[in-house]
Amino acid sequence: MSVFRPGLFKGKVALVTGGATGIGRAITEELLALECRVVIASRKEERLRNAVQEMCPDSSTLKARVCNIRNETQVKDLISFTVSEMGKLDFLINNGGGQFPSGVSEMTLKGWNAVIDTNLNGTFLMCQEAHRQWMAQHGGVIVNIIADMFRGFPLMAHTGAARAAVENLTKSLSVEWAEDGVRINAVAPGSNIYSPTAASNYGDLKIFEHVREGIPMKRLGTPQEVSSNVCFLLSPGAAFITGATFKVDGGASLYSYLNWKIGDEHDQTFEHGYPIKILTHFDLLVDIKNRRLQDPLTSNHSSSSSSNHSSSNHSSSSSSNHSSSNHSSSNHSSSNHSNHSSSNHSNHSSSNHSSSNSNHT
Ligand SMILES: CCCCCCCCCCC/C=C/C(=O)SCCNC(=O)CCNC(=O)[C@H](O)C(C)(C)COP(=O)(O)OP(=O)(O)OC[C@H]1O[C@@H](n2cnc3c(N)ncnc32)[C@H](O)[C@@H]1OP(=O)(O)O
Ligand SMILES: NC(=O)C1=CN([C@@H]2O[C@H](COP(=O)(O)OP(=O)(O)OC[C@H]3O[C@@H](n4cnc5c(N)ncnc54)[C@H](OP(=O)(O)O)[C@@H]3O)[C@@H](O)[C@H]2O)C=CC1
Repeated sequence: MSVFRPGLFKGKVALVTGGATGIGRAITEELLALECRVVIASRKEERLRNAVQEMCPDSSTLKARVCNIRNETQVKDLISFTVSEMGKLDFLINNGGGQFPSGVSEMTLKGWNAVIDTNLNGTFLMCQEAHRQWMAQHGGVIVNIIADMFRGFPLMAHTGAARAAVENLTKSLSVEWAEDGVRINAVAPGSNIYSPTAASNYGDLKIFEHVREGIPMKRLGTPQEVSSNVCFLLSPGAAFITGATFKVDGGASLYSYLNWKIGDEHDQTFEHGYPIKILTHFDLLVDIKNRRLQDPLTSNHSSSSSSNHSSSNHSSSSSSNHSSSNHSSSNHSSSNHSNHSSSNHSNHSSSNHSSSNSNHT
């Protein structure tokens, strides 16, 4: 259940947003196992109720409260609920959040704002209110869950911008609140931590199987592997750590197809000066209109449709315009990639290209 010693968090109280599912659920389970008392909060009441029922049926050490972290009134209520029900607030884990995949050109301002509001403003409100109502007087530890946006986050630019801002907010608050006895750090999971709820946000496809190729450790991460890092940061073992970001990503944030390749095959074929695999990390199609990902293995994007992917194509075209979705390793002839000319500036939005090499593995 935990690598840490039993009873490590006895007498402590934690608040975990998004604590009913995925990473937040794993954090909640580990905190409970270490004898912490926990409040979980998110938008969906039924999720919360089921989670309490499964983790602590008598509600003695686990309570739930509905809260949309985008709503200031609900955030104030959540913090006061925690302090009045549990008597204190030692740990805040800002884990609740998320986004949808989209190219920036296709994004509405409303969609952009929803993601900024959730991930940046929601985290700001939670930190501010926890400090105002408890931590300014009593100290505490905050962990902000962010994401792997260190080299930008194409097709998730809204969340990339929001998470980069949260990382910077974390640094500012580590200085502002140090004298109050508050430590605050960020944890950045790679885009590779599988849970059913995380996957279902992308249309129930096996999206996480596709990202494995981009992970030096060649496997997906688990919510528990994020949780143990969070528990370390909450523990006295991290007593002198504040304002830092810890990556939990199997090395994925350091691995680029552009400068290194680790794989089952070692085809370093270049075309037009570029490795042919540069597009493969997001080897998926996003059907923007229907708001779901398409699996290039099962979609009907025949390589013949790539004939539209000509060097003169500068348009933000639909997904049917250029998909050469079936590059088996035996297909690495230059003719097979003739449509990917380096002068092609067509929009690399999620809806536009698949150069799937899933057959490479
Ligand atoms: C080629 C693929 C590229 C990406 C592949 C990456 C690899 C795998 C990903 C691995 C990384 C995983 C990271 C994770 O974070 S996993 C956790 C996932 N969980 C969540 O994201 C849950 C929380 N998320 C949400 O609730 C929503 O995404 C959101 C933050 C947007 C809030 O939704 P809500 O429904 O509350 O928002 P609104 O109703 O206010 O909607 C506002 C507008 O937002 C736009 N929108 C919303 N959803 C979509 C969508 N799916 N596609 C396009 N646009 C969307 C839209 O404009 C909404 O307004 P309208 O409804 O009026 O149109
Ligand atoms: N899995 C991964 O690979 C990665 C995950 N992350 C981040 O880690 C965190 C946890 O994600 P994960 O567990 O994987 O996926 P989940 O979808 O299982 O978790 C997201 C959680 O956030 C809650 N949530 C979303 N919006 C709000 C809101 N406005 N107010 C309150 N709670 C909200 C959801 O609950 P509800 O719907 O009930 O509100 C849900 O419990 C998220 O911030 C995610 O973006 C970052 C990088 C990679």
